[in-house]
Amino acid sequence: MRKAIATVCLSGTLTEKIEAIAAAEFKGVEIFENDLLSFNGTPAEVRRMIERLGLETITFQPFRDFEGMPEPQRAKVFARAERKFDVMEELGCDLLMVCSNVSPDSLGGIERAAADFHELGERAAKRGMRVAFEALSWGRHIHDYRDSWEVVRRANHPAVGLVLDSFHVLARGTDLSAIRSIPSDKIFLVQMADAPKLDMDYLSWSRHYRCFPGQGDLPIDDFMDALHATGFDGLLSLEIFNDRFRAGSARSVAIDGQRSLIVMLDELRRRTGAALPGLQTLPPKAVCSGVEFVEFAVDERSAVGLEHVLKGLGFQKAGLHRSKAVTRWRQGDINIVVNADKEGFAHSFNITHGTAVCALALRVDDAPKTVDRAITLLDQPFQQPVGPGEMNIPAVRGLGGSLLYFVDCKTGLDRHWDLDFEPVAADDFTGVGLESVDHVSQSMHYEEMLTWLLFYTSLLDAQKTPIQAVIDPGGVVQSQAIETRDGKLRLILNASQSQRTLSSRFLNEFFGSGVQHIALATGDIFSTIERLKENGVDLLPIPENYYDDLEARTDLSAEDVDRLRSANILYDRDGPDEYFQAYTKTLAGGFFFEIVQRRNYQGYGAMNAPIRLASQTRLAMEV
Ligand SMILES: O=C(O)c1ccc(O)c(O)c1
Ligand SMILES: [Mg+2]
Repeated sequence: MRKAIATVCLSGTLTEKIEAIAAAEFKGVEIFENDLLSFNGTPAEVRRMIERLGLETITFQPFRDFEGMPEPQRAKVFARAERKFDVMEELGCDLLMVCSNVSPDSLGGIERAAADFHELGERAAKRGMRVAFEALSWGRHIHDYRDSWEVVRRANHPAVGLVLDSFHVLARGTDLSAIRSIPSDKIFLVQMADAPKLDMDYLSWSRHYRCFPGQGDLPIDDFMDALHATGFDGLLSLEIFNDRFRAGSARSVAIDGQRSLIVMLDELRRRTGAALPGLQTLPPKAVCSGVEFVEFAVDERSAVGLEHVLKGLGFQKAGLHRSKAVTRWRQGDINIVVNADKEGFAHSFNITHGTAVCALALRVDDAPKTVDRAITLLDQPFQQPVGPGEMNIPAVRGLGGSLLYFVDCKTGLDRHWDLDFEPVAADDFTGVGLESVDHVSQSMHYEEMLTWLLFYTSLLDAQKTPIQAVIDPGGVVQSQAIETRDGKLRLILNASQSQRTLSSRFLNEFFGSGVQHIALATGDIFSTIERLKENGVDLLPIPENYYDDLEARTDLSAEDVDRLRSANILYDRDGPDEYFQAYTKTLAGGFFFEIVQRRNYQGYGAMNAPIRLASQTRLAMEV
């Protein structure tokens, strides 16, 4: 299959779009008419630019409101088509994409439409061109691919073929079995788009919310299986209308598109055993069993402050790096690395962001294979010099230029603590009962959210959960969890369109996207909070009203609610499953820790989030 992308997917000028498409290793480009109309140059100049970058224009589109027109419009429509063939000749493109008629003037009837297409085919063929017909899901008479196929079949012309657009097919929930019997040589173009499940009219849904395969909820795999059954091996093109993509970086959105196709086709190969020539073979998705460490970039002065916080949270200094100003802090299964070295990645990160999480390390089944997969997915590998005898932990660039390291037992990378760190004699301090990293929450620009969703879910064997809209005093925050089936890795992506939410203010203070909070799990939150108080840790105060309401809406006893109130613990319940959460006050730069206890509960306390955000906002105002 030849991979292509439509110019409409990307932000920028036509030149910027085409350069981004070439940089993301596509072979073909769909020229959207509007992008040509707004280009200040001739179609021949566009052709030269496309050819210079090693690309090919696979189609010019859309040609609208064609089939079923009564006279005199019918004659005008054919004259208009001839004008478009002129443009295509100059553009070096031989396929005109026609989408189904939405005009109230158009007449129905498969036979009438087929006759129109036969005539268009004749005209196209005379000029060495072809036409392809797409059923828009909101087409006036034709909105079902089975009807557009019937039109193409009856047109019975070698220059007339079908477009299958996964959005229009899947959005309407049309039965897919009829795809299987379409002759593959009559499918001139396949357009791929996913979309989140939304209850709205097809047109608005399609024009604003489409996304790359894997970023949404449509059954893309079923569509691909049906397509595969036809033996199709032609043009596979991404066609995404999405407000966030239009506002995002053309370069990174184009790479996301390529990444989504690589994963989609690899999964097709895995399901069907198909030999798909020219397709990169991906190592399997990484099986992740948790967070190995969280690394903070600090300077000498802020190291003192952070280490004070860590001590308060019950962490113990467990190791000193053999060659760098780096310390390991430990409690239960949690490792925090404090990097105050004056050289290297963490130092540069600290100069830009101040005290901040500069890296996460994940425990995976096979670290070298994980990086191989990442590289095939066009993620950015990262290398920096290592000292003699020290381990080279493989890594890729993650959110906001941070690093994502991979550690495994299989290749012995789990020995990095012993090899890279000098142990520090343990004192008799026993911690506060924190056991593991429950989740890591990252704040980002709204436009980047789908990028990082795809980054994590394409690399790791992890699933997204339905997006939640959380009310912040300054606006709405969209919150998306990505988690492994066993819950050992839980990542939260947060973003908001308002500048005044806590999440957006973090981006400003932090100078970019990054880890805003880390939730640490305890088996007994009351005892943990007790000990945190003894250590003088400041917790986020929760308003009295919250506890009054809790007493009113749950069957918790007054004593239970009192215990929660006096410890500033938020509570949620899902059937018999319970969740407890408390927060530290926000540290410099907007970062904070959360303490959680789960009793089989699988969510994140979404209904408590507005309470927490309001308290954090109130405290921020007082400062
Ligand atoms: O939204 C539209 O009008 C439109 C245009 C061309 C397409 O290929 C499509 O799927 C939708
Ligand atoms: Mg389309």
